Amino acid sequence: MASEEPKIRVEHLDMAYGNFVVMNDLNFEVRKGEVFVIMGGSGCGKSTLLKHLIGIIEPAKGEIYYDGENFTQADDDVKKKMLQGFGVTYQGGALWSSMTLAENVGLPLGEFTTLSQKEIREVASYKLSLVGLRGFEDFYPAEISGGMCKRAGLARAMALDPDVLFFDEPSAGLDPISSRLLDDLILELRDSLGATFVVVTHELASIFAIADRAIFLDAKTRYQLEVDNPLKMRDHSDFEAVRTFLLRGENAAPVAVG
Ligand SMILES: Nc1ncnc2c1ncn2[C@@H]1O[C@H](COP(=O)(O)OP(=O)(O)OP(=O)(O)O)[C@@H](O)[C@H]1O
Repeated sequence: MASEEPKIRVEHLDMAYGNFVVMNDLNFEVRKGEVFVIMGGSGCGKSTLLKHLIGIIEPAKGEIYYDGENFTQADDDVKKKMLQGFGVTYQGGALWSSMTLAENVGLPLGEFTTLSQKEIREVASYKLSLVGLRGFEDFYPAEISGGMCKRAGLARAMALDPDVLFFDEPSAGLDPISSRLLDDLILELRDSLGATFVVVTHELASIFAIADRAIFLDAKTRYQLEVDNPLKMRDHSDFEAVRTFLLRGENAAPVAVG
């Protein structure tokens, strides 16, 4: 379970594309072993924040720390090493269509370890079994469902035993049942692996199901409004925008009809 110790610390982070400012002065911590959700309305900067956390985009200002070590200012070698501790699952799973599931999961192992082909196959099978895909090693992505592709993407993200896993929009494109199964899997992996999850989603059902804590990014003010447990925020937030989002607008004044 989550400890109070921060896995990630973000300090005074400004995010921008050129002159276009996305968010100002983000400050928050992600605790070890928790599921931390990045939430907010469309276009508020959720994916942009994820890209900052995994080093795809450099901050306009501010710093990101992992286990107390400065990721933003780290030199290339140190950064590369830190990156190997991250597992990333992109929307849709982002699997190579010409490779089987075992080959997809084995790809990072071939690149970053000295394991033999046989060992790689064994680790890939094990990772696939962790996400409920035992027996699907030799299937191609086109032969399995969207939900299974996302699970295979998660297995690939876990290939190098990362201690922090990033997941971009796990529910996107999934029916409610598959989405629920994926949520259950995230919680199961949090508990069994003790991994820290950072998840981008705007699906309320998922947010309430998986998030130990969440950050709300406000597109209007371009600041974070709050970091807390989402149920607590829904019922007690001082910010109307946060309550409105988490209540799907049901606290909004009724619109006169007719
Ligand atoms: N490469 C880019 N260049 C310039 N602007 C960008 C770029 N990528 C995103 N933006 C803009 O930055 C803002 C934040 O985008 P981002 O994709 O991070 O939002 P989001 O909260 O993930 O959105 P959604 O929920 O719709 O996926 C948006 O206004 C978007 O148009």
